[in-house]
Amino acid sequence: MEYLKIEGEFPKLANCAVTMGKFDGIHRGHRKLVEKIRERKTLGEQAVLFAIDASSNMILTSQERASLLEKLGVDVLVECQLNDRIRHMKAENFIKEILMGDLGASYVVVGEDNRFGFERKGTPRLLMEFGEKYGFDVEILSKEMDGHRKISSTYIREELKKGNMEKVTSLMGRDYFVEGQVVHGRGMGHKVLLPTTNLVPPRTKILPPNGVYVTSSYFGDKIYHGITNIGCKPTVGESFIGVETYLFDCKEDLYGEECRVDFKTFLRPERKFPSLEALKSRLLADAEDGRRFFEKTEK
Ligand SMILES: Cc1cc2nc3c(=O)[nH]c(=O)nc-3n(C[C@H](O)[C@H](O)[C@H](O)COP(=O)(O)O)c2cc1C
Ligand SMILES: Nc1ncnc2c1ncn2[C@@H]1O[C@H](COP(=O)(O)OP(=O)(O)OP(=O)(O)O)[C@@H](O)[C@H]1O
Repeated sequence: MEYLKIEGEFPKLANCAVTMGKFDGIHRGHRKLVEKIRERKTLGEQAVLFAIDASSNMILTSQERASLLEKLGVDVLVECQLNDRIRHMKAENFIKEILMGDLGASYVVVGEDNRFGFERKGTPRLLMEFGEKYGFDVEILSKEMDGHRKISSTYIREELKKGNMEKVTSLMGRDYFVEGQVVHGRGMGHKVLLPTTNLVPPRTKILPPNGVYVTSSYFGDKIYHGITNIGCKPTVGESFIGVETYLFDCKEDLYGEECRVDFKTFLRPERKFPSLEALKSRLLADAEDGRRFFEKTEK
C-alpha cells in the first residue's frame, strides 16, 4: 500500500475508486466502504482511501490505521490534516479539484450522512449530481447499525470512555488494542509482586478508564492471555499512565519486543492499596477472574 501524508499538493492519481471521511477506528461501517473500493479493483481501479487526520483522542493511531487498511486491501491511503485549505474549500471545488482533478476518481462511495467541504455543505446528493454530469460512478451506503443507533467513531469513543469493552468490540468488529514496545518498569513487579510487561501507550490514543482488564497479548503470532492494568500505579506512584500486563503461564523475557494488547472485558477500577501484600493478593484474585473468563469463552 502507498501511504501518502499530504502536506501541500495532492498526488496525481488516475482511475481510482475513492472513499473519504475521518475513518478513526476502521469500524464495521468503515469496512463496508473499504469492501466497496476493494471490489472495484476487479475493474482495474485503484482502491484509494482519503482520510482526514485528527491529532488526538484517536481510537487508532495513524500508523495503526494504515496497517489495518493495508491488510484490508487498500492500494493508496491519502492522509491529510484538516488544514485551512481543506476546511475552507467549497464542496463543489473539493469534488472538482481533489476528487476529480487530483485523485482521478472514477468511482466514489460514502455513507448516507457523509458531509464534506466548507461548512460541511457537501452531501451525497451533490456527489451524485457531479457524478452524473462528469461521468464517474457514485454509490451511497446506508449506515451500519447497532440496534437503533448508527455505528460511528463518536459512539465507540463514548463506550471506550465507559470501559464497555464488549460493546467496543462489537461496534469495531475487532477488539480495541494498544500497541508498543515492552519497556522496563521499576522492576518491583517481578521482585515483589508478579512479572509484568509494561507498554507506554501512544500519546494520541484514547484509553479506557484506569483499571484492570482481561486481555490477550500478541508478540508476532504468539499469543498470551492475561490481565492488564491501565493507570499510574497509585500504590507505588508513577508519573504517567502505563499499560501493564501480567501474562498467564509465560516464562519468557520479552523486553524490547513489539506487542499488541487486545482488551476483552473490564474487571475493576485501579485502586491505591495499603500495602504491596494487599495489592498482590488482589492481583492473584484478578488473575483467577481472568483465567475464568478465558475458560468460559474458549469452551
Ligand atoms: C493486573 C494488574 C493490576 C494492577 N492493579 C493495580 C492497582 O489497582 N493499584 C496499583 O497501585 N497498582 C496496580 N498495579 C500496578 C502495580 O503496582 C505494579 O505492577 C507494580 O508497582 C510494579 O511496577 P513496576 O513494573 O514498574 O515495578 C497493577 C498491575 C497489574 C499487572
Ligand atoms: N455506520 C456506518 N455505516 C456505513 N458507512 C459509514 C458508517 N459510519 C461512517 N460511515 C461512512 O464512512 C466514511 C467515514 O466516516 P467518518 O469516520 O467520517 O464518520 P463516523 O465513523 O460516523 O465518525 P464520527 O462519529 O467522527 O462522525 C463516511 O463516508 C461515512 O458516511
